[in-house]
Amino acid sequence: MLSGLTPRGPALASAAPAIPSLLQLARQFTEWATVDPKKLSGAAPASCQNLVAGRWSSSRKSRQLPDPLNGEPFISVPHTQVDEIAPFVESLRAVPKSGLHNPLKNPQRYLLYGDVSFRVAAEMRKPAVEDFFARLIQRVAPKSYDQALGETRVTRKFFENFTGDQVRFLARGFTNPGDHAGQTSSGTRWPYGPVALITPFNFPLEIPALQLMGALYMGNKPLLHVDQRVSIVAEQLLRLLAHCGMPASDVDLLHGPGATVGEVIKQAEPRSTLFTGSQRVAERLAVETHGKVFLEDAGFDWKIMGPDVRNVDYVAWQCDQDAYACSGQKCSAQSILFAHSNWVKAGLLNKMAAAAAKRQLADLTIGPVLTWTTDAILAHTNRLLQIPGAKLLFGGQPLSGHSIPSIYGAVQPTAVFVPLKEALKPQHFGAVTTEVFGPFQVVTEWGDDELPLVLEACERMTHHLTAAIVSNDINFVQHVLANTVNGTTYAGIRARTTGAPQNHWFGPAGDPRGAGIGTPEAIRLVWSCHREIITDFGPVPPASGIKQS
Ligand SMILES: N[C@@H](CCC=O)C(=O)O
Repeated sequence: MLSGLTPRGPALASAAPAIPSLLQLARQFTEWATVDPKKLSGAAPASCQNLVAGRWSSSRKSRQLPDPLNGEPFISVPHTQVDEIAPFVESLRAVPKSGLHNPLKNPQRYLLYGDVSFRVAAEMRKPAVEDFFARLIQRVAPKSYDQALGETRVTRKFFENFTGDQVRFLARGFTNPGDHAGQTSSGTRWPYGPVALITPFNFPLEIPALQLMGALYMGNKPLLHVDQRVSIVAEQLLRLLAHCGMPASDVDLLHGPGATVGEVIKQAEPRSTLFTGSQRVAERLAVETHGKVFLEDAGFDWKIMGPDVRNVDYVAWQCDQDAYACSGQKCSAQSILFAHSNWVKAGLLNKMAAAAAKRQLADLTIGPVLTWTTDAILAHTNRLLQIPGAKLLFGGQPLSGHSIPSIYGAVQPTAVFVPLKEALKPQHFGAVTTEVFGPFQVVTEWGDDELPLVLEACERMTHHLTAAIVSNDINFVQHVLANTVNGTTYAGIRARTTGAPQNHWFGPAGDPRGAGIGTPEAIRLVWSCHREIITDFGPVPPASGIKQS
């Protein structure tokens, strides 16, 4: 839709050379794009398309998505129905288990993807392209410009990491000498072939991009399904990838209801499925795929503050970021804070309240909650406030003066204090450790002899994604690290729960289905399996040397 520079016509030939306007320049930088995020609105709606077997197509029905800021229909997305899935099923079923490439087949495709990544990274370095993605993210998953830009930059750096030979190095294997002459064993990284990738609404660019590329780098053909509220962003990424040399038939994109992609998975039987999203869907998929899944689901993420207090302003700022940036809609968001009483005495909670009070809808430092309604968040708040000794620290009110549709939530950044011993009681523990995917956290306090209770709480939690141990006391930090399991854990006075960049493995621990995202190790774990090839070419021993056993 966005065009390049208009060539000068003959009538202008003798006039002074035309200087392209900034707008024209910005447009030529995004010639692959089919949407302009600056104009996207009810008055200038956009529409999405599926991609299957290299062709963009629409579906019979489409769904009009409401603008999360005012409810006006602003994106039309294919509402793909089960009777339209045959091309997606055929496309996946046509992929051999040995993948589109592997260390012995089409190795030039590792280099192709090193090159594609180089070009995408170069494109994303252009200010207009960076701004394009940041604004498009903001339109569909409202977050501050800084947060959306951060997501875009993490994605660009990921592409930078896998340029040149780095994709082929992902498939690096090893060899061991054999038992006799002519025998060697080698470990190789093998693709799964046809795979599925399902990603959520909260990081519309980062999660699809990092997982999709991991799948492609290792030689798989992925079917990509992104939460339809934000899938327009992934579609624009695919258009950019095709512009940068990715064969369009290397990936299929299916917009529409989750039930439709579920049916594709049932019929096409991808060899592996990566799911990032809710715990409920994750468990269902695990059953439906007979366990052929990698999961990044719930994150009831904790932060434990040690007895050594320092840098209170910085730590309060980090708490505010961890709990409320992106309106708390990060799987890494701080869900519970265990503050040693020394921090409470030092005024940490007041500073957190002051930071939260600065958040405003105008710059989207607080904004719509896409999976919890206002009523549901306030009902949960009230449930916790029934616990003896519980109190509202701040928030607990709906946002006012906005036009966010009522299907979404809109509440102030909220913190509820619950006494530690009450939180641990069986009748409260489930409610206290329920992950609210919104601007909400539980705060509790512990004293010098209560660390075992804090660790007991961590032990009883069921999902172990991110964690932070805020202390520079090495013995304290080591004790907490030694007795907990979270997959991405930050330790030290600057510890945080959110904001993992592309160079930190991000994913849960303590579950054999746990996925990782970002690093070479994460890509190898999720998108390839080990294949041992033992070559044994002889010479064969003389007949006298062969003994039956
Ligand atoms: N990098 C983001 C999470 C991405 C989710 O998979 C964070 O650390 O908050």
